[in-house]
Amino acid sequence: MHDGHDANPDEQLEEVWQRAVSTLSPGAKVWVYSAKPLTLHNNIMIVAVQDDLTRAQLESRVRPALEHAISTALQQETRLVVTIEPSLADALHAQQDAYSPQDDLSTKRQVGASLESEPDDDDDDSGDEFVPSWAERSSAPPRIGTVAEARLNPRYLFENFVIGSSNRFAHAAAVAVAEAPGKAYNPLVIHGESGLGKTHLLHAIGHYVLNLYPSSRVRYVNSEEFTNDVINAIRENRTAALKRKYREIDVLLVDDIQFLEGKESTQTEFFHTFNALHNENKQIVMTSDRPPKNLTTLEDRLRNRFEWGLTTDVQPPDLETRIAILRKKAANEKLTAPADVLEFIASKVQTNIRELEGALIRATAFANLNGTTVDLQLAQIVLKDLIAEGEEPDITAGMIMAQTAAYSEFSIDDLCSTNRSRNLVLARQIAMYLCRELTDMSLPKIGQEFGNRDHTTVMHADRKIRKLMAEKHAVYNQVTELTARIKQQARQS
Ligand SMILES: Nc1ncnc2c1ncn2[C@@H]1O[C@H](COP(=O)(O)OP(=O)(O)OP(=O)(O)O)[C@@H](O)[C@H]1O
Repeated sequence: MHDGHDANPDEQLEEVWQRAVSTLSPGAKVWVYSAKPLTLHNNIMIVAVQDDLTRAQLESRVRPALEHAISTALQQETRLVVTIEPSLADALHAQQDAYSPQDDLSTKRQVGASLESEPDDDDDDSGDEFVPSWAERSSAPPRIGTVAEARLNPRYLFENFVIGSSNRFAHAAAVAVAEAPGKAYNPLVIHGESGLGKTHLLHAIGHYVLNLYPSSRVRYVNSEEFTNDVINAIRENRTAALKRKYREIDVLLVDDIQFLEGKESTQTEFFHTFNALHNENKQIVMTSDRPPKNLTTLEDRLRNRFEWGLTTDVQPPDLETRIAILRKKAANEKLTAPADVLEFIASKVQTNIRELEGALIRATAFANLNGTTVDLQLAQIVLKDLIAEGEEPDITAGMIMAQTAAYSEFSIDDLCSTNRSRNLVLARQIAMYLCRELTDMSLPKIGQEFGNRDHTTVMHADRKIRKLMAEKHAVYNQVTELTARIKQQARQS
């Protein structure tokens, strides 16, 4: 079986599962009657259950018998990974609360807190899976990891992530890793094309780990930032501090590892960081725009290590998933759009979820500004120039800056400068927003283009302009006009 998975587990998997379950003792069967096999990959079977208690039982008491039964049924050594599937709880009318990270937070924080103060409570085997051995072993004093310190985007949570056949496996693997860092798969590599949710999953792992294990140290880093850190540390002769920074982490989330290609000293540093963390059973999760084996200019020793754990991909979502993503986005951001508008957008924007969301925001912002609501006709008009017929032209940051400069009273140098006069800040933020919307450039790369700014500045600009577009006619018009000019220039070049 491979990475592509259907919404329902295939019959073969179900049959193997049933065969395995039928051989279990009645005591063990009690815990598995409601479980659902999700997928089989690289000798690992992922099974979903409806709640924490069942998961803890499957991972402790029931595990040996169940793994043995599955291995026998499949005639190959197979490991079990248990994850929680929210829909299962609904479907089964489980008495437990339906899964919600927010609800989990309170209960698990309590579990975490009580275990922290009573670390020797060995007898409570129903809760022992909540305690990460790596966190217990950690010699550093416990501290509360925060979302900001970990550099996590607060919007990228598992609960905001729509699961479909294109990302089901990656999602299940991400949840499994977050629930048992350093145990399930190490490293986990998620690869796929731009805008398909890799970064979202990476941050979601970070949030979930911090919810489950508040004292753990989680850090998100883009590979370009890591590279800059290495270069600066070498230049400023403080490599020891750099080592400490990255090696005292329990869960390291590294985005876009393709940027490590061709950067020798960064690769060396990363290799040692990787080894140090992996040896200590600290979790490493990475994303890449291609499978590690295709990162051809990466050192062999690094590429080999990336393949130690689990590699999974995310694919472009199917129509149903695209509609579900738009629905969730509209609900989260309180954007009102009828079903036919969502279907229209989902049918037109097919391969990049960032663009999908962008189209929804454009349509609803336009309606909002004009004091009306979006209907199909309006959406078709507003999105006419956004939805390309045929090939999308290649747009560069240079084009965006040049057009923004030409359209405003500023020069490209001004856009890259540190000058923070009001109008200039707005023009700069619009140009950054357009880089995010119209190119595949990463946040750090965009920051670099605009006078070496931090990626969080770009993130802030992106959010700010999205908001302003819905509030201010002038900004909406400026963005629309600039988008049209940039696309026109790109088509001509
Ligand atoms: N399954 C999903 N459900 C809900 N939102 C999603 C999903 N997948 C992606 N998104 C949203 O789409 C946008 C783009 O996703 P993300 O930045 O994670 O993509 P990526 O694969 O990391 O792209 P890149 O390689 O360009 O960084 C984000 O706003 C994210 O929240």
